[in-house]
Amino acid sequence: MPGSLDMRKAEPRLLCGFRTSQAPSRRMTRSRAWAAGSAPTCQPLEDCLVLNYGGTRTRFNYVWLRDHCRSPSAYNSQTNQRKLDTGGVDLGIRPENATVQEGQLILTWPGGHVSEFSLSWLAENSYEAQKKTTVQPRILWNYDIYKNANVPSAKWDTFMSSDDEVKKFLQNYLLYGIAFVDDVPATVEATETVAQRVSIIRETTYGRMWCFTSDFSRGDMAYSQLALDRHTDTSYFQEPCGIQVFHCLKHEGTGGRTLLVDGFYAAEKVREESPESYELLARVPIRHEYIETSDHHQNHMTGIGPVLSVYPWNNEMYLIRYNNYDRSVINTVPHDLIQRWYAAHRDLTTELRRPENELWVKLTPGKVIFIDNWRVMHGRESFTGLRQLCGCYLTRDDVLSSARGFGLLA
Ligand SMILES: C[N+](C)(C)CCCC[C@H](N)C(=O)O
Ligand SMILES: O=C(O)CCC(=O)C(=O)O
Ligand SMILES: [Fe+2]
Repeated sequence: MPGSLDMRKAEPRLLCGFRTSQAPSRRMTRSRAWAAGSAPTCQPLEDCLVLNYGGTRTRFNYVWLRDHCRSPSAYNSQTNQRKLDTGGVDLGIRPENATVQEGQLILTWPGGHVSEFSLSWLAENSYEAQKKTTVQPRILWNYDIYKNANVPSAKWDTFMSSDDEVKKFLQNYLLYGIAFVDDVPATVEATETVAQRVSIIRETTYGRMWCFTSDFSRGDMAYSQLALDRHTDTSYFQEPCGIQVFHCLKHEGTGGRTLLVDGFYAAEKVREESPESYELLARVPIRHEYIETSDHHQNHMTGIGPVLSVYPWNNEMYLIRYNNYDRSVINTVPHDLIQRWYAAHRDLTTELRRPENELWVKLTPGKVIFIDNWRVMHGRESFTGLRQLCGCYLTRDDVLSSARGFGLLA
């Protein structure tokens, strides 16, 4: 690919919307400045209300406005929950009166109920504003980008005692999809403690905290000495585990390095170079499956979804399912798409396998890695000798909730 050199030199890549929301272009700044002088106005039309505010003209649906009324009878601001019965709103509702006063839109509905909205709240919460905003800003990386960023690891002592250290750790985790804590005692208990500092542990069929070695105690190739190509875990869950935590407690032998690849960086390349492939990966649902039939474990899991999950309003990726071991029979793709789907899958595989996109690390006792399993793929080199890995999965919702608690965009 002619771009491979460019890619090594590439600036950190941000998903769409980030730049727009964080750093408005000069033109936008000027038009905002101009608009700041002009008074905001509203025009009630037949099927919507048009608001001119901050240099932008935005349409608001009347049912939406009634549904989002923040008056005490419609909304409980103590619990941040809606009280209004949306099922009782007339779908043909229109306000009898609409005015803008002192930064507020004031609507009087038939029957006399009054709704007041601050104009800035409306501007922020409009579809048009969301379209330009990134839900989770990220820095997409290949080897050089990640190395040049010099992202620091957290240290066990400070991590356990300082909330600020956890905040920095989470910020790095959100931006890069991987983050490390060093100097952790090489025990399952300490690994559990460090994981719980971040979030709630997600118990699965593998246990709460798991500790595994190459003993084939489970019907899965992870429990062997074989190399594992890059993949996401639990792709066969309807909701794959959000975070994977690994801590290598012991390795007396050779090999066994961990491979990390930013799946969104690779998918972004596919989007740039082959939009049709990207579209297929984002639209065509496939199945992953885990079937285990042993004396001790009986499991049959299936998870259905596209390789890439993308928010439809801003085209931001949020989940990649890529596990060629656990990919199930494909019978969800019509004949006229299947050849093109394989070509699209190949385009993604090609990007994922570029050596310049690979980050190899040797996990050693003390070094705990957190991996965003919705974004960053992991794999491992084959190994010899006794190798003991412990870890757990974390619930994504709780990690993101902790991050938001620190004021981070997640
Ligand atoms: C991490 N731990 C060893 C507990 C489980 C491994 C699960 C491996 C499975 N093939 C998957 O990719 O989901
Ligand atoms: O052994 C390893 O380093 C990782 C194996 C693996 O992919 C997993 O446990 O999910
Ligand atoms: Fe894995």
